[in-house]
Parts: sequence; C-alpha cells; structure tokens
Amino acid sequence: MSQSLHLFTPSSTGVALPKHSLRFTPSVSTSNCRLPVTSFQKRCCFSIRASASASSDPKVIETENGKPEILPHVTASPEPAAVSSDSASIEVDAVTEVELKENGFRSTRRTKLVCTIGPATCGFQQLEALAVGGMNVARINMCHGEREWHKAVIERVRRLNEEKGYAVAIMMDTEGSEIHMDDLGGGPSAKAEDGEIWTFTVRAFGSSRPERTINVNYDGFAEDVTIGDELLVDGGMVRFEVIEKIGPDVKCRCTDPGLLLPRANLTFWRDGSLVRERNAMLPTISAKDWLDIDFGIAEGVDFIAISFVKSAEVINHLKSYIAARSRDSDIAVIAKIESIDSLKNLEEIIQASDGAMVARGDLGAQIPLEQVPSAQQRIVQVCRQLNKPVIVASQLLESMIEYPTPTRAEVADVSEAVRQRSDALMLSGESAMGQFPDKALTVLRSVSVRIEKWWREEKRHEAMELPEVGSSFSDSISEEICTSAAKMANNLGVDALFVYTKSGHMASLLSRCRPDCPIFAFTTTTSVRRRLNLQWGLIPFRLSFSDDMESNLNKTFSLLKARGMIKSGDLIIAVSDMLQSIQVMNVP
Ligand SMILES: Nc1ncnc2c1ncn2[C@@H]1O[C@H](COP(=O)(O)OP(=O)(O)OP(=O)(O)O)[C@@H](O)[C@H]1O
Ligand SMILES: CC(=O)C(=O)O
Ligand SMILES: [K+]
Ligand SMILES: [Mg+2]
Repeated sequence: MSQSLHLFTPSSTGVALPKHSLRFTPSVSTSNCRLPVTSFQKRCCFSIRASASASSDPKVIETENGKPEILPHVTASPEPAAVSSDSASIEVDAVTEVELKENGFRSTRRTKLVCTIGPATCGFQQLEALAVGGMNVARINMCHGEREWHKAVIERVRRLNEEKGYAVAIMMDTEGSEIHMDDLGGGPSAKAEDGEIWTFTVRAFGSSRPERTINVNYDGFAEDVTIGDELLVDGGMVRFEVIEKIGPDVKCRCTDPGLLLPRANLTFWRDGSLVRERNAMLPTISAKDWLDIDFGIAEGVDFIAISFVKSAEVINHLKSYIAARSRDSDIAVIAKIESIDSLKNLEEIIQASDGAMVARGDLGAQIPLEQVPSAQQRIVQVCRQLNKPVIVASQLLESMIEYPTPTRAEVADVSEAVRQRSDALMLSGESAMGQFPDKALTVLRSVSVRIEKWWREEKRHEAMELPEVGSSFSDSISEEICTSAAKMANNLGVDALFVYTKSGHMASLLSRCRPDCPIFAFTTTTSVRRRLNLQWGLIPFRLSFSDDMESNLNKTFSLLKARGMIKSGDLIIAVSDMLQSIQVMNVP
C-alpha cells in the first residue's frame, strides 16, 4: 500500500479555503464511507494539502481567560430559544450558546452532569432550573414512584427540549431484583434505635402493619438468613443482628442505629463475608423491570441503566430485546457496576454495553468500602479504553441533601472523579429529594470546570494506552484519524475540534482522546444529539449536513458566526465520518 503526500493550491471547487489551511485526507475506500469510491481512493492514498499561501504560523491561541467560571446568564425565561428543525438552522441550547459567548471555548465544561429527578425536582420550572444549571441527562429511578409519575417527568423534559432548545437526555434506571425493604407504608423514613427489636418479614399486611415491622421484597429471605447474621441497611447506614426466625418472620436487634429509608437495600453478612445463597440466583432483570423497560421503550428514553448486572449475557439479551421492539433502536444500555459479579466480569460487561455507571451506593454494600476507590478507578479506565462513556455516581455531595455547602471531603471526591476524566458525574438524593438541588449542581459544575482547567494547565497528558476498539479496517482508520486530530489539536493549540457524525461514533472516538479543546459534534438527528450529551467534552449540535464537507464547513461557520459562537480567525480542526479526513483551518 502506498502513501503519498501532495501539496496543492486551493481547490478549484469554488470554496474559499481560508489562508494557511492544511488538509490531511486519508482517502480510503471503506464500508462506512458514503461517498462514491473513486479509483484514487481505492489506491488508498493519504494526502496532505496545504494552500500555497500557508505562510504564517497558526493563530496563537489565547491562553485560558483566567476568569472564574461564569454561570451563563440564562434564566428560566419564557422566551423560547431559537429552535427550528429546518435545514438551514443549527440546534444548540441557550446555556451552551451563552457559555461559549461569555467564557470562550476553553472554559466550557467537559464533564457531563446527570441529575436524578425526584419530588424535589419534578416540576417544569425545577427541571428548567436544572437544565440552566447544566444538567445533561435526567435520570428517573424506577425503584421509586409510579409509572405515571415518571411519564409526566419525561413529558416535561421533552417539552423543555422542544420549547427551549435543550438536549437533555433521559436515563431510565431499573429497580433490579436485589433484596430491599418496602416503602414503609408511604412514610418518609423510620428511626431504628440501638437495641430495639425489629421484624423483617415477607408476610403481607394490609393497613394494619405492626410497629417495628419491615416488609422485604424477596420470598426466600427467611430461608437464606441464619441466626447470628449481620443485616446491613444501605450498606451499613443501619445494622441489625439476626436473633430469631419464626416462619416468615426474622427478628433482629439493632446494633447500629439510624434512619431506615423507603426501599432501602438489604444485604446480609456472615463471618465478615457477603452471604450469597439463593438470592445470588435472582434475575438481574425482574418481571417488573421488563414492564418498566417496555415503558421506557414506548416513551423513547435515551438510556436504560440496568441495576446489579452480573454478566454480559443479560446486556446482550436486553439489547436484542430493544432492537426487536424499537425500530430505530436508539436506546443505549448502561451497565451499573454495583455487585461483586459485575466486578468479576467487568471487561466483558462493559464491552457488551453502551456505557457504564460506577454505582458506588450498592457497590459499597457488596465490597468493603476501602475497595470502592480502586474499583472506581478501574471501571473508569476500562470504559475509556473500550470507548464507552462512564458515570461516577452516589454520595458525591451527600451532605448537600441537608446543607447548602458541601464538605471538603465531598469536593475532593468530585475532583478525583473529574481528574480520572470520567465522562459524567451523577447526583442522586441531592437532586431527587434534597433541599438544595440547584446548589449541588452548581458545585458539580464549578468543581468540574476548575479541575479540568487545572488539568490542562498542568499539561497532564496522560500516557494511557488507548487500544484499538473497532474490528474493521475502516474502524481503524476512524480511530487513527481521531487520535491524530486530537493530538494535532493539542500541539497546535486549536480552539475547537469539529466532528460531523451521523451515528455519533466518530464524536465518541474524539471524546475518548480527552483533547484540550472542546469538541463541537454536529449530528443530523435530535436523538443522537441527546445521546452525545453524556460524553466527555462533546458539545452536541443538530444540523442538517451533506456529504460535501466544504459546504458543511461553510454552512457551520456562517451559522455559528451569526450567533456569536465562533469568530473569524478561530483555528479549528474538522473531521467527519463520511469523508475520512482531517482539515485544519482558520474560520474565514
Ligand atoms: N421518583 C422518586 N420518588 C420519590 N423519591 C425518590 C424518587 N427518586 C429518588 N427518590 C429519593 O431519592 C433517594 C436517592 O435516589 P437514588 O436514585 O439514589 O435511589 P436509591 O434508592 O439509592 O437507589 P439506587 O441504588 O437505584 O440508586 C431515594 O432513596 C429516594 O428517597
Ligand atoms: C446509583 C446506584 O444504583 C447505586 O449507587 O447503588
Ligand atoms: K435503581
Ligand atoms: Mg444501586
């Protein structure tokens, strides 16, 4: 196979390429290349094309503006953002637009934010406040609330997107069939005091539930436990010792007092190890979960997160189920890593999934707490290597459920997740039922921006090996292009990477490289735009584009310039998954 380098003068296509543009085009015939394959391309030539006047240096890049992060001055306004799906427009949300105008490219936040929606945030205005505050993905947890409630939340988020131009994605999280308590008869919580005797039972009660009695969802509970076992609520927030078994009733003495929350998870331990009896055979996806999944498919959610995944098999099964039921099959499956088995089969589970979540809440109930940080690091790293987005979740700002400022330790924990370069951070109780959801989101946002900036200043370009993830030659080309483009972007100090991608794959390959500049990801469908909103560094835009990159670029430049998001002279690198190429150019 030959490779050749050509220098030519500006093309005769009539497109005015800006001065000192450099084009690198590995023109290779590939299956995903939608252009007619010419004999030139079949020869698999690589060409680097630079305009004859490419004399001056690339534009000197402004250093980081050093300003503290500015919260975009977007208020929950009744005025709809310019949203239109006509082919001459570009869709981007008002927050991103203002952030780009006010803070410049460099200071846009790269780490994405997921908010669990609950009673504290389910109203339209509350959801809008979260969107203004930077929520990229809204998570609904099927452990709690009725389907009608979730449906109403989904409708509000969709309305927000349609009316205000956001691309907030929806993630539905399944309940899973692990052992948990009931909803405490609708009460907010119950206090267990030291030495009290409580009964855990599968017996059904009507309205007359005896005092200090908790229903358990798992029929085999009484058989699986043994006298002397330790019963941990939510991984140890409250502890009991099993003292007696009478038929379906298990009597326990409270040894560590605390608050019992509705549907809290239960684990039991014997001789210092998690007990895995018949409960280990519980299906990952319960009968109720399948109904919830049908609901999620019908509602067109963007992500389905599967709780307590044990193997890759269940992910494959779910993916074929989704593919058979939703024609466009746009729903991405996120594996929640929160059990011993999921850690054992980590690589194959992540390989099978479209992303993963480090679900530290339940994970910390299944492995010793001191092992959670190293597990987190490993999961984040494996996801990066396999090119799957990863979310770090649970207790990031737990104290903010009650207090308006985080602890120093919580800020350090958030910083560590950002420093590990995870794609996204997640709020749980802080946004679902806390007193300060907006403040918690502000903390995630400002810590992310600050740590990302620090990271760039320190030039901590990690030497992480990014193995090839694709299987075809065409995939390899895309990966090489993205790796090279990201490296060039860092070396040349460009302002932004542009990627034109129909499926979103090329954008995720760029994101995986974690370049210094933001990545403007242009895609033709709103569903891909929403899904890209979970990935590190991507600013997703919806734009109709053709296979003609020069006209795409010109169109993008004029649309973005008109809205003040870029200006003449900005240096960009553009790649696309239609024409596998790298173009370096100043905005004309
Ligand atoms: N839809 C909802 N309705 C009522 N309360 C909710 C809802 N979603 C979340 N919550 C509250 O917020 C808390 C934290 O939410 P989170 O999603 O982390 O749940 P969780 O019970 O810890 O389960 P999981 O392990 O699935 O995350 C819950 O314990 C619950 O009290
Ligand atoms: C998010 C979740 O499910 C957990 O942390 O357990
Ligand atoms: K869940
Ligand atoms: Mg969990």
